[in-house]
Amino acid sequence: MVANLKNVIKRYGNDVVLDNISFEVYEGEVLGLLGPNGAGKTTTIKALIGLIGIDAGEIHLLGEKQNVNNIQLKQNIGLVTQEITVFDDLSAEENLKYFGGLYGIKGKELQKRVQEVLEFVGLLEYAKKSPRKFSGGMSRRLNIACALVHRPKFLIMDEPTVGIDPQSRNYILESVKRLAKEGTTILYTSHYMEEVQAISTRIIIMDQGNIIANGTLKELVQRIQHEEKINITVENPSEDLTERFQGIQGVKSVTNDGSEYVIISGAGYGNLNRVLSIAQEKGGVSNVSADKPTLEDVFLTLTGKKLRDGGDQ
Ligand SMILES: Nc1ncnc2c1ncn2[C@@H]1O[C@H](COP(=O)(O)OP(=O)(O)OP(=O)(O)O)[C@@H](O)[C@H]1O
Repeated sequence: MVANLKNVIKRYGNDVVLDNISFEVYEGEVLGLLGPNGAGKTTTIKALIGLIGIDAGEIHLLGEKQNVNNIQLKQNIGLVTQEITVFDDLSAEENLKYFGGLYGIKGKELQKRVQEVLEFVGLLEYAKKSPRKFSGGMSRRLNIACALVHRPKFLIMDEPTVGIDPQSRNYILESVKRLAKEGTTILYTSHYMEEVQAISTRIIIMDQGNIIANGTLKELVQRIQHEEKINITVENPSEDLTERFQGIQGVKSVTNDGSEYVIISGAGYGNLNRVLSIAQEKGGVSNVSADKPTLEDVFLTLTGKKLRDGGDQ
């Protein structure tokens, strides 16, 4: 096992930010930690790597009890932070040499590793350039390279794709898959469902400081497969219509984005006809369908709300 958090509680003042959370990270997996802004993902990471203390519980990392002073432990971890932490005054190559140097890597070995990671993130031809001239995606890739130059066994990535173009995002997701193939264990936090769904071998969903689900995508989807999901596009969306849908017996959640409604009912209610007749009565239906549950549906069913997407994708 690479990491183990047991009954971890973290408070800021009166706010309980991590509310008795427990989970493990196993060797070789890509563990996706999914949750909306403020769920507690970054706090979990900070606690895991010993950047902040916890109020209760225990954390073990790479076989040792978490200890802020354990340098040896830090040598085996790579951290990609949400904020880009490269120096604009240094070239890409110099940045990597600096970060490698912090881990005691020197000389030819350092040179070799710098070339390796530059190639890995697709920045070899920009080695001598300053990140000041880089696009957001290129800076993010350099940021990731800086966390890889010491070849960590365990890589923690905190929302590494926020605010970048789709091409760079795909590049990063592919890199994560390649690293995992080469044996690196990865903890990847995101509030983008599709990313977590695409790269994770296991998924933990966090909301308001709690872990509300933990399993493979298949397991999570199976948990809600007994639910009935109706997607309906209506002619006249209104609060009244939402309330009418909510009032149908067995309906667990109703969400809408403009005229598109998603209505989830418990098993066996057979609510399609009721939904259709209410929508007809309230102005008509332009489309209706039912599809396979996705990670988004899992989140919706477990929390009763939509996972807010950052709006930058
Ligand atoms: N230093 C702090 N002092 C007080 N409250 C904090 C502090 N750090 C985080 N919080 C609060 O803890 C909660 C969890 O924050 P955290 O950053 O862990 O969430 P997150 O899931 O990583 O969200 P995001 O995607 O926005 O980074 C939030 O309500 C946040 O305001």
